[in-house]
Amino acid sequence: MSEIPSLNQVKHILLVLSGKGGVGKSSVTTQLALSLVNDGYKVGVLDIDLTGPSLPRMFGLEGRNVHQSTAGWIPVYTDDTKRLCVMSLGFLLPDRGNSVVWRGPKKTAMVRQFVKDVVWGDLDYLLIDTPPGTSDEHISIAEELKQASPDGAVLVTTPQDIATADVRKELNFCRKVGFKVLGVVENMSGYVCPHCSECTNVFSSGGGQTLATQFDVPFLGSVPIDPTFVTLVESQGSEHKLLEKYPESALSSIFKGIVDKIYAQNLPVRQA
Ligand SMILES: Nc1ncnc2c1ncn2[C@@H]1O[C@H](COP(=O)(O)OP(=O)(O)OP(=O)(O)O)[C@@H](O)[C@H]1O
Ligand code: SF4
Repeated sequence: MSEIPSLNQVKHILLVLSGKGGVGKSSVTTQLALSLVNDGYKVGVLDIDLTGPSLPRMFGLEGRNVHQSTAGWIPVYTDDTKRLCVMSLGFLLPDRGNSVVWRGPKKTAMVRQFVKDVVWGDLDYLLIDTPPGTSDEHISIAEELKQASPDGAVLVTTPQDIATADVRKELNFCRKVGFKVLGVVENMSGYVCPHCSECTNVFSSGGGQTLATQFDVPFLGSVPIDPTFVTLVESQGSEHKLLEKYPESALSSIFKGIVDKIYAQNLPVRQA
């Protein structure tokens, strides 16, 4: 149970982590959120990747404003059905293309405020897209996140990282800070042809599964590169069609398999 009142009605908190940038952490966070909503859950997404807040763009919400109420910040809802809402530093930056170069304590203080001061209301799942890395600064951020009593972390990696020490570093980071590893997602594991939807394994496959077995953590799935997903994100315009169109995407059935593996863990609801 969290001691943070704004999170009292949030049943599950899942962190999304990666050892380094560019592996597709935000894209995985986005698709986990869409899959959970498609399964009928109410979902919030918190973007604390302060060096490159990309979730407003992913969800087609760039340019939207966050409102402050007496209880805290009101997240941005993707549509009137209020099944999916997002909070990101990207909504607060004056120049939305900018990333933030704050270091150390200022960043940690911002994360603390984000964790405590967003009015999430009643949510089935809150996904937190975290800054990539495993440095001392990330350890301080992890300490802030622990105040939220998360269920655990989904680790995003790529076949190249599996071949190197990066993902082991990430797994050790979770052990060190005390995050339960809910599983590993291997992103960019192959390529979906935009013409015939055939999936080709560009890299040697099966590394994620081997690694998960070796570290005794669940393997959640391999996600190929799908150029049509990027087109879908980029063509949303201001109509925010991602939620509606995502079920037609080739990646949606893969993410359905990933969330099913998370449900199968029967995570206890945070508040009794
Ligand atoms: N499976 C995929 N298929 C197609 N495109 C992908 C896939 N995964 C990621 N991408 C694309 O790669 C780019 C980088 O992905 P993303 O922003 O999710 O990475 P990230 O790990 O969150 O990076 P950072 O932490 O540095 O912000 C994005 O344009 C995204 O759309
Ligand atoms: S996967 Fe099929 S359609 Fe795509 S490039 Fe290869 S042969 Fe052509």
